[in-house]
Amino acid sequence: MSTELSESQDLNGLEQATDGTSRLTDICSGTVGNSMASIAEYYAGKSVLITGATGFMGKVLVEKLLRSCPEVKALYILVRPKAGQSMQQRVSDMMKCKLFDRVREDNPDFYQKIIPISSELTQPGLAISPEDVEKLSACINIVFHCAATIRFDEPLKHALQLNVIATQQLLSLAHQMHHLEAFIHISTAYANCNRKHIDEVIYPPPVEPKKLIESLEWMDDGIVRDITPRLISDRPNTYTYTKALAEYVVQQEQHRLNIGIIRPSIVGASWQEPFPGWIDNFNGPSGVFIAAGKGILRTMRANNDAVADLIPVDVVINLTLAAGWYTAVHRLVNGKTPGSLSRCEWLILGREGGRNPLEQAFRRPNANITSNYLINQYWILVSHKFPALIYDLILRLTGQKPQMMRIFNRLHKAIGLLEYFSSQDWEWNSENMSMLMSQLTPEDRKTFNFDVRQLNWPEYIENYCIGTKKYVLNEDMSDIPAARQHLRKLRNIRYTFNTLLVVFIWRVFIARSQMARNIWYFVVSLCFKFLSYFRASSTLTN
Ligand SMILES: CCCCC/C=C\C/C=C\CCCCCCCC(=O)SCCNC(=O)CCNC(=O)[C@H](O)C(C)(C)COP(=O)(O)OP(=O)(O)OC[C@H]1O[C@@H](n2cnc3c(N)ncnc32)[C@H](O)[C@@H]1OP(=O)(O)O
Ligand SMILES: NC(=O)C1=CN([C@@H]2O[C@H](COP(=O)(O)OP(=O)(O)OC[C@H]3O[C@@H](n4cnc5c(N)ncnc54)[C@H](OP(=O)(O)O)[C@@H]3O)[C@@H](O)[C@H]2O)C=CC1
Repeated sequence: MSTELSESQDLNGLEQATDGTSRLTDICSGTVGNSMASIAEYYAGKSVLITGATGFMGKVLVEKLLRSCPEVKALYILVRPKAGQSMQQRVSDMMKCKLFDRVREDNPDFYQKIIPISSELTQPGLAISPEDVEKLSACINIVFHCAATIRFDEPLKHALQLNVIATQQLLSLAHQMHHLEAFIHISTAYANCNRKHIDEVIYPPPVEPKKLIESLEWMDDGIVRDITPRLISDRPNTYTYTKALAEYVVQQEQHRLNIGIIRPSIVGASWQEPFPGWIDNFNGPSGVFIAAGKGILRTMRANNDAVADLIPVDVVINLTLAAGWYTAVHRLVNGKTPGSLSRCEWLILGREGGRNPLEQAFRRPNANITSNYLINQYWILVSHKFPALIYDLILRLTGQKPQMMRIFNRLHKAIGLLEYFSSQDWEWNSENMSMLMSQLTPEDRKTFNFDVRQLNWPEYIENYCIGTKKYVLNEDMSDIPAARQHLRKLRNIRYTFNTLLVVFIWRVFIARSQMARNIWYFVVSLCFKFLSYFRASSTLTN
């Protein structure tokens, strides 16, 4: 408990601080009785509702529950039809995914436990049929709310609809559930990124969500777009803003439901489970590794000394399941995932991008990181825009459609949106997470491990890069020799290009003017003297 706050405790053990934040004290420091079941025992016979099960984290959650809690009764997943695919088709495709190979091996009939419920979260009542509402009300014991829009450029109205209003509606549904034991909400460690130090508390919302929802209702999209920067104020995007509002909305239910909030930082590929390096998207670091590995991203603004608060997805899911188990018995765990234990510099991450080369790289992977805006702009010009222009010129001359400049414009937009997070760092408290770890049995600590102090970061990043190659880009590992050969070709092209450039500069600028020649000879002789001096001094020291 922070000493500078004067706090008064309410009936649920939640403390209301005078600054409007809410935190836990005795609940989280209390010990769990020995009689409490292990995590797998707790989930045995339980019916679980999951939103966002088709997403990156949702899939890992479904897989882990089925594999490590084999006695779980049923997983109800809210799914919408999408991109011309019915709900059923989407779920059956999802279950064919490589991620489920281990579960499939253990129990080929695992899919029978998955019960899809048609739902569009942006619709009134989440568009769940009355029959399904009745079914869910009668049987659900635990809710995991993962669904969200995680786009940084989402229009405010849509982000509010999905991240806040849908959360409210899900909470209303949760109230109707007769046997609900825990409601776990997945937030983000960056919901309060406008603060430098973030405690395990729910901070007062930037605006009362109800008032915002009411005001945006009558505004057209243009007006909302115009006022968005004023509304989000010192937050970088609508994502972090609406996730902060959602936390507040969830917290409002603390007296009536057993609520748990998880705040993962930057979620990356799996560390160990179900196998190392599993990843299925371009978000955050994955996109950076891919763009760097393809030789497209050559410069990025980031703080080299900052902590890359990266956390493997399997660690987040293990923590989430442990939080579900704990919350069902106690009232609230508000934990940031333990990424801050994992100090790992941006530079280490960047360098790894070049191993296990990706196919058909545009240039040799060599991404540099600088915290200086002007230096970054210089490298963008020299290493991004100039090669893109030349490449597009070649495409035009050969009768093809230019495309490189368009790719770079998209890259710059994406990198620009990440810059806020890559150029600063934050301090988080994660005491509740340590407390939770201390409550696990030795067996659970192994099965639901979320202690990243055991993680070997270089090895993890290498597996991460391999994962992006295999599972995001669908490239074959057997093509690596060809990819290396391609990189050698690119190196030779670069040497040839540089030589031609020097000859060109010599012919056009230096050979034609006496003064330029004198300067050139002066610079060359200076370099020569320096070289001789260093050679002589190194001979002396030897
Ligand atoms: C040099 C090494 C440096 C090492 C530093 C390492 C890491 C630092 C980097 C990041 C720090 C991240 C901090 C995140 C903190 C917050 C964590 C969270 O809480 S939530 C999760 C984070 N959310 C995101 O990351 C989402 C960000 N993405 C977006 O907002 C949008 O995708 C976008 C960037 C605005 C781009 O939008 P756009 O409409 O232009 O594209 P789409 O997303 O619709 O994609 C279209 C199409 O392109 C594919 N795609 C997307 N990104 C890439 C990419 N980088 N490279 C190649 N292709 C990409 C995408 O899959 C779509 O394909 P398809 O149409 O076939 O589906
Ligand atoms: N990834 C990360 O780095 C981090 C993520 N988080 C949080 O974790 C949670 C999960 O993130 P992640 O798995 O990466 O996100 P994804 O984008 O991979 O998944 C989002 C999920 O939400 C579902 N969804 C979105 N819109 C709707 C809708 N209108 N109706 C029904 N379902 C919808 C998606 O379904 P569909 O497949 O139909 O689109 C999908 O299943 C989010 O709450 C996010 O804020 C927190 C910190 C970091």
